[in-house]
Amino acid sequence: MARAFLVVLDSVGCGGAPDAADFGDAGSNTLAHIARECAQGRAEDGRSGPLHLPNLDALGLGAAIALASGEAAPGLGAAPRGLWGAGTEVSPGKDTPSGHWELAGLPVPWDWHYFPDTNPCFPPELVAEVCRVAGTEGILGNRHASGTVVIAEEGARHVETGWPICYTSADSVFQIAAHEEHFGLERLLKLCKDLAPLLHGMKVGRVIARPFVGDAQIGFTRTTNRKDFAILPPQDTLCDWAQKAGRKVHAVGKIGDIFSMRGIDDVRKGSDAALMEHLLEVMDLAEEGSFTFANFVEFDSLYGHRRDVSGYARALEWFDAQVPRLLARLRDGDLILFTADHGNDPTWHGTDHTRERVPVLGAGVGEKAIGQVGFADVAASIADHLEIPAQGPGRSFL
Ligand SMILES: O=P(O)(O)O[C@H]1O[C@H](CO)[C@@H](O)[C@H]1O
Ligand SMILES: [Mn+2]
Ligand SMILES: [Mn+2]
Repeated sequence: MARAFLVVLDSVGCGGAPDAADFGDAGSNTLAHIARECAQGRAEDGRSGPLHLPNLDALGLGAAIALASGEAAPGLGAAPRGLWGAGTEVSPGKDTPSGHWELAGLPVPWDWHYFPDTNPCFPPELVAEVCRVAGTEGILGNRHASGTVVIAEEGARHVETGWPICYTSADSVFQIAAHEEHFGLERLLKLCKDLAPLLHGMKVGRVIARPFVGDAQIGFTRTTNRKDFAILPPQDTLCDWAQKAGRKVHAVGKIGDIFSMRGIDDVRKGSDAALMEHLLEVMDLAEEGSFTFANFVEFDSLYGHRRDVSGYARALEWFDAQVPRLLARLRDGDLILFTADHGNDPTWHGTDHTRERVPVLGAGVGEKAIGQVGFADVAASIADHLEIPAQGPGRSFL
């Protein structure tokens, strides 16, 4: 019986989304613009020269970028030897849950609630409730912000007052940053957990705990104890289809949070470097007929939101160099797909995600041009490969 592995490179988009203008993102193209900057010698920090992704490109990465957007990505564009195409999202959000749920066969069936880009951005009733639950006189932040900037700006006042730093972005998120020692990690996690039902009721997709350490002298740094409290997917997804068909479902990275563990048997977490080792181990251990869903988030969290082109290029080159290790673990009949959930063009204005198409690359089924597909077709194809019943709007491209 076949096995399937779905690997999401978080935010590794390739432009061309037909509705990009609705998001203010017409012309954004994460991969093509990183490749352009690299080729022009403007991404030389910790790496050098044209973007070097020979393994993903051999599957069809350059061809997928050209198909999605018509843009050239210097250094990429080998003749594809894998499954290759481009995926278009229909969900009304360019955030992580929207992208992953739709890849898993469930386009988001509602409009998310977004907080306005005003100062303050949160309604007084919500602020009052946060204060009541936190037991504080007020909150800090209360605006759209980059998470690393907001702790630099508000960290000292936070330590002084004990008030939580609350902020949002272009995504449907309510984020709370607090100091692990001064405020307390457990207290922050409990605050987010207690507030989540109210915010989910407002159709805010996630409440995210953003713990940090440090002081005003050495600076404040976020820790890896981030925790997302996400709305439960409202219907079954590929994870549930597989589980209900008696298959094992393994998660690697943020996948457990994104699906609130719905339809998931186990999850392995850590930095992207650690996740790669976890994924390799799962590939060794995964049962016949099982489904493994992995997310590598650092492209997005460490480099896309930080608009760090060199860093993003380094992360891509690191990942690409790991690809042969993954492919070597495929057994006869296995399918591995590489895709993304949205864009996060590090050359774009602001610090938010960008609405883009995504590459859909695969190995295990030979050379196969799948053309333009929908995100939900990924789920339908994996279900097809695993020979389990699929639901939702997707069609198999296998
Ligand atoms: O700037 P930071 O805190 O990393 O926030 C980013 O992370 C959030 C959740 O993925 C996004 O909505 C974006 O705002
Ligand atoms: Mn994402
Ligand atoms: Mn993000």
